[in-house]
Amino acid sequence: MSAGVGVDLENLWIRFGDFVAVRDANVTINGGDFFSFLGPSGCGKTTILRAVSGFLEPSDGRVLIGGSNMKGIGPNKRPTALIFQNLALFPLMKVWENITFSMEIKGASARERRKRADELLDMIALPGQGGKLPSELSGGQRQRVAIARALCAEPDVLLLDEPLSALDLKLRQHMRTELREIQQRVGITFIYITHDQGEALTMSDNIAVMKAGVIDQIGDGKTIYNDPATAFAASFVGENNVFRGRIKRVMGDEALIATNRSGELVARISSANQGRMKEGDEAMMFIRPEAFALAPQGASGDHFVTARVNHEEFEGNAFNIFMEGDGGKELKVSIPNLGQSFDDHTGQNITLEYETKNAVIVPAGELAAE
Ligand SMILES: Nc1ncnc2c1ncn2[C@@H]1O[C@H](COP(=O)(O)OP(=O)(O)OP(=O)(O)O)[C@@H](O)[C@H]1O
Repeated sequence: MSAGVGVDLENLWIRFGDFVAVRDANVTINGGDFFSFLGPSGCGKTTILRAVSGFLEPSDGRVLIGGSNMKGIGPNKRPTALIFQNLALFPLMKVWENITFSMEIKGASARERRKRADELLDMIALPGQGGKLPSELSGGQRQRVAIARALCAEPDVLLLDEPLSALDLKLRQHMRTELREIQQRVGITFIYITHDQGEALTMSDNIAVMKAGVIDQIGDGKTIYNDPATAFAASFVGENNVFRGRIKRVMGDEALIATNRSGELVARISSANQGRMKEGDEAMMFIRPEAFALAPQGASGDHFVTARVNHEEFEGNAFNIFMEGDGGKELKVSIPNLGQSFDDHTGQNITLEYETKNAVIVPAGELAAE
């Protein structure tokens, strides 16, 4: 049981004129969760956040925070705080003044504010830095100060709109750990918006994958990655290889799929689609690059794939093999580098093997853009 305040979206619709930005979203966010909305640019993530923060009234449906309907309640009256990508600290105010700005507005004394700032600076792992100006901090440190400033107002729910996207890659990766740690320390609900699946997977308790205004799948990172509900989720989250075809036979929770170019292959039907797929259905099978292993040349069967190698690359931790794939897309295979010798296969046919549990079948559907 978490003590945090939960957020529910119930049959939420948001329209701008004729354009539907959010279509019938139903989401339960548990109190104390780090919850991410993950989807490509323009899919409606920010629009959902604006509806939760109160800057936008839903066209239909409800936003509940802590079980209370937020209809008609303005942003200032909601127990939320919002952090943007461009966090805009006040440049001429010291760090501690920035952090406790919300207390100053309420008339708190400088002593109270200093004390609270020190607590929050400890929380964001910047002890003793309150006397600096924002310009004297690094980008990541400024980001943490912005988080402390938002937390100072003691929100029940912190809303974060791509807060790391202005940072360089190394810092962004470092800040993932920091953010997660801060969230666990304060124990409040974080709602995080991102188009970066690495961020969503590493930080979140649960993720909603969004496509064009629709919530495609909700689950924890492992479920979304290992057991996608749709072709979009399978192709948007992480690298994946697609095999198109038709279901030839359903065998319990597995199916035999007659693929367009790799023969008949067996895979697990994803959990969300169990009992829903039948013989003759158009389907897609997905296998991750890391789920393949090299097999003896010419081995055949319902879990072997043979194709011609276009090119190979050495990535340090893995050897990547790019092969002729399905529908004009290359098939990518990653073999971990464990110091073994590795022949160049360019121009040759090679055979790959996978375990059925690592291949997943979903109904044919739209793939995420590259
Ligand atoms: N005030 C508005 N009026 C008209 N259309 C809008 C308005 N706000 C957003 N939209 C449209 O709604 C869609 C969703 O926008 P939104 O900002 O929520 O996307 P997003 O997923 O957050 O994208 P990004 O990652 O690029 O920020 C977009 O097509 C956008 O053009």
